[in-house]
Amino acid sequence: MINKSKLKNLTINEIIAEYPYTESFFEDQKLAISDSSQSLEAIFSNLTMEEKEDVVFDLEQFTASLASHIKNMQEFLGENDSIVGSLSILAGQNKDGELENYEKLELKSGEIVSIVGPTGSGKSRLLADIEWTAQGDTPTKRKILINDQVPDKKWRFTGGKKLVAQLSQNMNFVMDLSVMEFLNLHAESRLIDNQSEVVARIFREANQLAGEKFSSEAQITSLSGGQSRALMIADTAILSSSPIILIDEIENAGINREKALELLVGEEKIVLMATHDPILALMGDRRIIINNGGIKDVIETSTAEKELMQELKVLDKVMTDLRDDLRYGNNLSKISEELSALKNA
Ligand SMILES: Nc1ncnc2c1ncn2[C@@H]1O[C@H](COP(=O)(O)OP(=O)(O)OP(=O)(O)O)[C@@H](O)[C@H]1O
Repeated sequence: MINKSKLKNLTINEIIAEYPYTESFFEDQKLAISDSSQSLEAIFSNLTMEEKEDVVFDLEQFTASLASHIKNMQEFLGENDSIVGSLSILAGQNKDGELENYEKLELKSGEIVSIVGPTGSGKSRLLADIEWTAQGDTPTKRKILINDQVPDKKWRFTGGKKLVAQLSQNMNFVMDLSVMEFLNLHAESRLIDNQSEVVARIFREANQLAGEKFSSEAQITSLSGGQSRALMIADTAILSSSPIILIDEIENAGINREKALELLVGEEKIVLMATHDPILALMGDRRIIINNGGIKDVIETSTAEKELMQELKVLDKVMTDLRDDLRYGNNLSKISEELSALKNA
């Protein structure tokens, strides 16, 4: 909420610095601003009789109209979305109609939570409940709270602005654009101030995530699976206004998954990731165990498990190197020393 009395006491310069889009608002109004280092209140009290006649509003009405302009612009730009600090899941029922084994599960921004469970157990259903901000109106009867409150219905129905950004396995581009054109187009639609810096950053981060580098002039349709996933992840992390990211498994091939997750949570988002992969699951701070359609347990990743993850990464590297050797036509020889060392440990 914009505090109107605070707004009245800010100088025009301060208001424009905080809310850059108000510059055009002031220009459109017929308010005589001779000194923009004065507060709105001072400007109104110093107006001559003649100037007062030009202004349709008095101070109260003007401030109310300015506050509502700021609120609309914030909503349009998706700035309010970043205020999602917590997401809570209130217990529902499993496929047999039995109550789930918890009351309330709270996730905080900057947290990675993995979702694990057998095929068909209900992982995607949980992600869908969150995306729909379910209120007991899905088969699981779960309820979703945002910042401990029943979320505004706008999350369900607003087209452009979304609570949740989905990163799925298949990210096929259909447009015929270069990487730069694509990023600029997206950045323009988000009306950000420092477009060229942001676009350059997304491109840089995407290239760090991708196994094989790509140029900014490359056509997006010609990118490999790994390269397009890297581009979409960097784009989602940096440019998407959605405070919650749902990931349905990040495929191993062609992408640095650890860096990808770091990038996503670094932007203070809540990251939920359904996975069957132990390395990815252990990258989470917690994991939700799903069985028969219900949340059965929530396990904190222990120190021992974090250590295990380091060992698993060695195994992963061994497999990745073998795959690379295979791809580049090398003979596969003895298993790497790292693995032998691990086996003998
Ligand atoms: N609590 C529930 N009550 C009723 N139906 C449920 C419940 N949870 C999940 N289902 C249904 O069970 C089916 C399988 O669930 P879902 O697709 O979410 O499984 P999954 O764990 O994502 O599977 P996979 O690993 O194969 O992707 C879906 O049709 C889903 O709507």
